[in-house]
Amino acid sequence: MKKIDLRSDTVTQPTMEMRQAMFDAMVGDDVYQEDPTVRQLEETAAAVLGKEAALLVTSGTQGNQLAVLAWCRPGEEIILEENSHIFLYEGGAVSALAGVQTRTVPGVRGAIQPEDLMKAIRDDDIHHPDTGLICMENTHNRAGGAVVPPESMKAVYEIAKECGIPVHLDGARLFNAAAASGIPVQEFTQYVDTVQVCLSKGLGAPIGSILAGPRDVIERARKWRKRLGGGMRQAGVIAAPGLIALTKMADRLAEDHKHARQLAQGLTAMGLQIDNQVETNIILINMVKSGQDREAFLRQLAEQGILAGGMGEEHVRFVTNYHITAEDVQTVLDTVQQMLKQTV
Ligand SMILES: Cc1ncc(COP(=O)(O)O)c(CN[C@H](C(=O)O)[C@H](C)O)c1O
Repeated sequence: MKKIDLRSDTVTQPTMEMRQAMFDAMVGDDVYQEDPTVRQLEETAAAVLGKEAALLVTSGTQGNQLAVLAWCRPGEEIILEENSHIFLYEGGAVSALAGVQTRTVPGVRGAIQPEDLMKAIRDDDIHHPDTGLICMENTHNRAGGAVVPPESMKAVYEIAKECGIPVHLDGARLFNAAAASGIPVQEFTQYVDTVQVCLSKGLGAPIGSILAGPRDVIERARKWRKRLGGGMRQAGVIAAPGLIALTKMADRLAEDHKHARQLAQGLTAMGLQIDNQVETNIILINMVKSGQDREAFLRQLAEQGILAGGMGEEHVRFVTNYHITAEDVQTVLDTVQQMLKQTV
């Protein structure tokens, strides 16, 4: 039975071109910044993202955490959207590593609202922590891969600049936002100071993310990465597939979005309740509103070789990726159809 893995866009295998690039990569000691392939990736990423400098990091989480460490001092407070990955899925690292506290604000399809942000920014009172950083997320995972429009990011950025507060973007799926909206990546990144993008999600690299921003901030992030044991030696072997991911895999993301839409349309036609607009590669099925038992649904899918995950209390999340084909979409729909017939 063929496995159809819809748990995430993190589950992909590197392409053959990536594997060959790993084999052929020119390498050096990246702690001395002498790995030519890492330097090429970092320079390319900085240019693509419209920032002065960029740093190869091991994961999206590491990229986000290095941003917090580079921007903030212990005792400061960071403002994030209440369902953000940094707040929910990074193990409390902002407190454990950077010694900062979090202040969450509600999001509308993942977007921070200006009036909520203004209320959350701390005033200059000796009793209060200072606001050290504002973090956005685009696309927004828990909002179902929602694209946060540039104008929404601009509104946040303008408030932050008026208050002299830096802005970080968790752009793990930023290239999905660009592909879905037809808006170039730099139209989004112009409204943040640092940005983390994952090479290892929809772009298909086996490992790695990029943190990009002002040169001095990236150098502080590089020092923090070393402190955390993230100084890599011949890392060209992972930078090489990352370069392919960055320069060749973004154009095909529309295919993942098409498959997600087709899957969502079919599931909706069967009476399942999908809570997000499915603009990109994520589908959130509300199992309570669909009258389905989530664990039984996931188990029955797994018995048929179809893997998916739960998200939050009520949702099943399907995430398309470059391995998922139109035939796979049809197989999933046929399988779910059969499952629903049996539960009637
Ligand atoms: C918006 C966002 N920002 C950061 C990260 C962290 O990236 P990694 O640390 O997994 O590389 C993720 C990973 N998301 C993973 C997934 O979606 O399967 C899980 C939830 O951690 C993310 O969705």
